[in-house]
Amino acid sequence: MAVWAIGDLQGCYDATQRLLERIRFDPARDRLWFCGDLVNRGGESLETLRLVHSLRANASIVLGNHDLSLIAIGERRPEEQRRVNADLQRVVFADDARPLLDWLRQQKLMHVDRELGWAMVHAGLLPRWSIDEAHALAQEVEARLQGNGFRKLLRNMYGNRPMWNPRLTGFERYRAIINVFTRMRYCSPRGRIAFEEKGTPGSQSAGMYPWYESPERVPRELSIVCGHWSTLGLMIGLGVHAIDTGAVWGGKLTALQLDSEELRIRQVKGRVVPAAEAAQADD
Ligand SMILES: Nc1ncnc2c1ncn2[C@@H]1O[C@H](COP(=O)(O)OP(=O)(O)OP(=O)(O)OP(=O)(O)OC[C@H]2O[C@@H](n3cnc4c(N)ncnc43)[C@H](O)[C@@H]2O)[C@@H](O)[C@H]1O
Repeated sequence: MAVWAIGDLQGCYDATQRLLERIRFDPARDRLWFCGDLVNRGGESLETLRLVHSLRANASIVLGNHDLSLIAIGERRPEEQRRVNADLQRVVFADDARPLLDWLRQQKLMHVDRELGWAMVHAGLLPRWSIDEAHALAQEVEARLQGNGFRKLLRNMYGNRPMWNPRLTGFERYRAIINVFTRMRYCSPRGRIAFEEKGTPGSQSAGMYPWYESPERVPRELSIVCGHWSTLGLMIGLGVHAIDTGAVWGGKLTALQLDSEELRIRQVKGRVVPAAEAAQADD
């Protein structure tokens, strides 16, 4: 038996399959934790989503910003859906789109396994949130997303404001919680998120900290595994294991074994970025 956490797949189907081979994944024995952003940009989001869905009996998944966005797109009118990129259009116009997206919507914002000693989120936790507090806030959003009112939540989900405050109510509260769990990289000690800052630590503006380094952070009893921040790369420290190693950008796809005394990491090469796309990124 092994439990492996896997970083952001982002529609990189080939790399995902190679990584599962590399860790010798055995559905009779092993469990997988996916850190979110299963889809978008990789070109094979439909195949990737089908693969993870087929592994669902063995998998724990948290939602990333790209996953939430896909769920929201799935609820729009066809003429609006035709305006999204080709990778996501293939998902929303697939014959099995409805079961795939309904299943995706049932996934969590935070997964906690006290016995194993780990918690998983896509992006991060606010410095002052304890594991219990964060888990309760994640569950508030999950209940709404999984319930009848989910369409209204999806319509009201986008936006950078307000910053988190425990007195928030309604959609502002949901939005602030979603932004922490799925979009944060840097934040101020009081929890203001620098949404526009996506570079490596040191590149951020004054007063902003990587979320896991904030001087106001509370001690946490569980190790945390997360993804989302591809320019950070593999980062292990302060009780956090960040494992988005930029597979979709031509980096690597990473698996980290959670039930091992020693640090066990397996990586495969990520997507081969088409030359035209790479040239565009250099501009
Ligand atoms: N309130 C909300 N609620 C829910 N969903 C919401 C939301 N607001 C937005 N969304 C959704 O979130 C999605 C993404 O929005 P974006 O705003 O495009 O997301 P992002 O910050 O660029 O982050 P990403 O998650 O892609 O992270 P990564 O580190 O890989 O990439 C970060 C950056 O690094 C750069 N990068 C990294 N490596 C690179 C490389 N090798 N080459 C070129 N660029 C690279 C890229 O510029 C990239 O943009 C959209 O679908 C959007 O709809």
